[in-house]
Amino acid sequence: MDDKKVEIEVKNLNFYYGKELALKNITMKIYRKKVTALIGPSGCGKTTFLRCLNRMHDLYVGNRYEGEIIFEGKNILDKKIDLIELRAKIGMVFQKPTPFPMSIFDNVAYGLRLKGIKGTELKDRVEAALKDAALWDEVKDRLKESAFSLSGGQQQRLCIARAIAVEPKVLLFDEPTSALDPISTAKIEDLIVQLKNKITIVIVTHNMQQAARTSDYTAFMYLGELIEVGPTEKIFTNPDKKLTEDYITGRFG
Ligand SMILES: Nc1ncnc2c1ncn2[C@@H]1O[C@H](COP(=O)(O)OP(=O)(O)OP(=O)(O)O)[C@@H](O)[C@H]1O
Repeated sequence: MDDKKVEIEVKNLNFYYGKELALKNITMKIYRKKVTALIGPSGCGKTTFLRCLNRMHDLYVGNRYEGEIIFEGKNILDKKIDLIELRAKIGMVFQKPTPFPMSIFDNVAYGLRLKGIKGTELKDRVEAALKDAALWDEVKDRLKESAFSLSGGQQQRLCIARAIAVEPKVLLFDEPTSALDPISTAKIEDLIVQLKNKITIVIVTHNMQQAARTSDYTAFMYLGELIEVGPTEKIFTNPDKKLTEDYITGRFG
């Protein structure tokens, strides 16, 4: 593929929870406006890795990174990095929908207001984000209602709208459909595929079909190590490593 541009380059990343080494020497590239899926058995470090990419681990003391994560020409593991700015550029959508206790409109407007955006521009940006999150038609007549009046799947799309409203370059999804029914899951998967026209996406998933359906690249992790990363089609049909093949074919999980 010649259209490959690197958005994030991870170099020799180690991550420690206290003394426990949870990620071991991870080196990989994440390509711009592509979807990269992280797969592997429970406890292999997928979520831990995802949370390194926007320094979420800094919320707890005792966590420690080594190595480099290069984004926009800088190592984001550098102590001097402004974490608020970083997380605006590299946003996150969690496993369970996490709407704020406020109206549908205010949820999406939240980050925009923090940036000083108001008036017509605010309304337009909220509408655009809700459209991009494929939620506008369902909520346009009830923007003042509480976000909690929405279904679980709608709440998750609202959280995606909130995340994309501030125009991040990268969006991290941590098992975004694990709490949803199959129809809501299909909608979120379609949305992820749509969003990559604008945004670089990294998704943690337990669901192999979901990885195969949505991603361009797949990284297989095992016991804190990156075993193999490559185009999704290759990883699922002709992986280089036996361990990857055993996992993909369901020999362990
Ligand atoms: N807050 C924490 N403190 C200490 N150890 C942790 C913490 N969170 C995770 N770990 C450990 O780090 C390792 C990787 O966990 P992680 O949650 O990243 O795996 P995962 O692949 O996302 O798993 P799952 O698919 O079950 O969500 C595991 O051994 C886990 O026990």
